[in-house]
Amino acid sequence: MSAPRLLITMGEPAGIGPDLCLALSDHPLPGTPVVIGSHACLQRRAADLGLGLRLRRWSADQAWPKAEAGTLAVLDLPLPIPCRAGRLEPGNAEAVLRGLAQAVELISLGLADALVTAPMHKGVINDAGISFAGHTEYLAQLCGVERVVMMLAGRGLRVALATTHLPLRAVADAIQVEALSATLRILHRALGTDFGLADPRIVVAGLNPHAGEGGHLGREELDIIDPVLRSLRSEGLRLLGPLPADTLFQPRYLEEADAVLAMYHDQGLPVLKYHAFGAAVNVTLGLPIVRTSVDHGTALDLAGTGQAEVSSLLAAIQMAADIHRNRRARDRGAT
Ligand SMILES: NC(=O)c1ccc[n+]([C@@H]2O[C@H](COP(=O)([O-])OP(=O)(O)OC[C@H]3O[C@@H](n4cnc5c(N)ncnc54)[C@H](O)[C@@H]3O)[C@@H](O)[C@H]2O)c1
Ligand SMILES: N[C@H](C(=O)O)[C@H](O)COP(=O)(O)O
Repeated sequence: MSAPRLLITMGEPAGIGPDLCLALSDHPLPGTPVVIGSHACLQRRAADLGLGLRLRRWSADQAWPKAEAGTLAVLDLPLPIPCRAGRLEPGNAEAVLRGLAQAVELISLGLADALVTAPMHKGVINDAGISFAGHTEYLAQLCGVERVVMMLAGRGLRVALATTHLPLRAVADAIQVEALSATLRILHRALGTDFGLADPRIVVAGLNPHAGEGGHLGREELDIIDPVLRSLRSEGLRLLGPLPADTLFQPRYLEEADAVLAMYHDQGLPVLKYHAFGAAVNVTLGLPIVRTSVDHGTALDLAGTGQAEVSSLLAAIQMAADIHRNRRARDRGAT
């Protein structure tokens, strides 16, 4: 099977995204990457870091570049404001978002195979007057998909989320029968198609302390989560829960589980990041395109210092290649 054609978006220009993209030329990868981002920004960051690599411009009308030591292919996306490490510029927000649109277009046209995203800064995009919750929601919109699922995975643990970037105040209202059923179906299907798990087992967390304590600490488990799980079990999905979130992350449950579904961002992700920060990958399930990302943010404090770890980006690239391979194998089997 040919090596996947990987598009890497550079992410927030002031953050560590450029540093991480530049570091890729030092590592063996499962496919040749093309970085979508500002050539000038990458060149400047390479100078800041004292790196001597060659940045070769690439455009979509050319053949996919071949791997070459010390060289990085770049699809240039100029920025209106020159980028400086650590300094956010709302004036660059639109250009940064354009990189995502370009990546989706190239993959949809069959000119690239998978998207791996370096971190973006949600705050500066919103400061620019553009409503932006995160890549996950934005890519769903770009791909015309109503619902996707965010999952982070690392060191044998997979944690998916029933809600993503919502204020905590809005979380309980977002736990609804239809949305939760759709999320579990997407998760179940993706564990099969993207991760090759034939009959996955999913452990589902409750929303409230002690999974609601029989209705005395909240009714979402009794009124919504449990009925959804019972209904989906009758369709054959293997689901355990709702379990109290504070005690489900223990070997007794995890050894049997292929994934955990947490009800909200900071119920599941602190556990995953404590377990695997730097080695974990953020993957968007339910998109028509393959998209993975790093487990960390823009780390403005580390941009241009040479101290940013590239390990999560490497893991994200490997996972994107694996998912691409699994989807191709499934498509071949289906024909
Ligand atoms: N995939 C993404 O696009 C993504 C993911 C998470 C956060 N973010 C965004 O990033 C911004 C900053 O978020 P934050 O401060 O909460 O988290 P952060 O991950 O940027 O930083 C948290 C801590 O981890 C350190 N760190 C992060 N990445 C590192 C790396 N590769 N190597 C070594 N140390 C690293 C930082 O220095 C900091 O101490 C926010 O706007 C957030 O929304 C984006
Ligand atoms: N929720 C992610 C995390 O904490 O790692 C992060 O904000 C990135 O989300 P997007 O991939 O939707 O940008």
